[in-house]
Amino acid sequence: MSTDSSAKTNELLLEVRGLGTGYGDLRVVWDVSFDVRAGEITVLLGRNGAGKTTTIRAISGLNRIVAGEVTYRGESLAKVPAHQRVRQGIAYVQEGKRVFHSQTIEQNLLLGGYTRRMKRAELRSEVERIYELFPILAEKRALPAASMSGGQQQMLAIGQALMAQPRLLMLDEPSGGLAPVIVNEVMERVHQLKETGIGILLVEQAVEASFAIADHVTVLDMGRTMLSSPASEVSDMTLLQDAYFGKTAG
Ligand SMILES: Nc1ncnc2c1ncn2[C@@H]1O[C@H](COP(=O)(O)OP(=O)(O)OP(=O)(O)O)[C@@H](O)[C@H]1O
Repeated sequence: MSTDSSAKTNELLLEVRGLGTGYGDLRVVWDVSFDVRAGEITVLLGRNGAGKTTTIRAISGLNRIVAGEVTYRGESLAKVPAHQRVRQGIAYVQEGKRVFHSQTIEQNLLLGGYTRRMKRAELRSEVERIYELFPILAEKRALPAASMSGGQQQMLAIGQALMAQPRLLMLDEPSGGLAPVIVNEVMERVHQLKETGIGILLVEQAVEASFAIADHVTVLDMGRTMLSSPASEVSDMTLLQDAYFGKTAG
């Protein structure tokens, strides 16, 4: 991938420090801090309403940063409009992202490449790259997206985002609505993606499945960071369990 060839392993892609954001005058995120590095997965956990989606929206430019700093490859994002962030390599697959059901798998992928204004040959080679990452998409390329299972459609949504050649891929609950065995398959694919050198920010409710592939874990509660640590150093599972049981109780 052209953007990845220049990405250094472990390059600090995203630095979030004391982020405050919300909806209009309503502040829902107060103090959130974490990093995402190239070739690594940072998992953002927390119960319903903790502020995970709002945090991702602020990074992608959909919500305004009202406090703190968000820097991408060393530059502040505060004044960069959302469409520019996409061009700079920040991709966001929203929760419950729908693909175009009546279009074929391949047409869906091609649509994902348009933000980059790629030439035909480049689009073609990007599609082939996505097929290598997700062989099931290659197998079904000529079929309408509606013919695929929920897990496969989630992979197509991720493939579509990858067509924009991101360095930073943000995924909001890719496991949403999927059976546990399919969740594990999606997580396995997400895990493989980091081999391409991109950094991944993964918001999840599936605590165990996402923790299994995490390099770094950040737990939010009420718009604040409760824990931010390398996954290998999380020996006390209580905070993670709190996030999990918070969801079940809610
Ligand atoms: N469009 C909106 N306008 C106003 N408040 C909102 C809006 N969307 C979310 N909120 C509120 O912001 C807070 C944080 O929500 P957010 O969706 O970021 O949480 P979350 O951690 O992603 O939870 P979930 O797992 O339920 O998606 C919640 O109190 C929610 O009610």
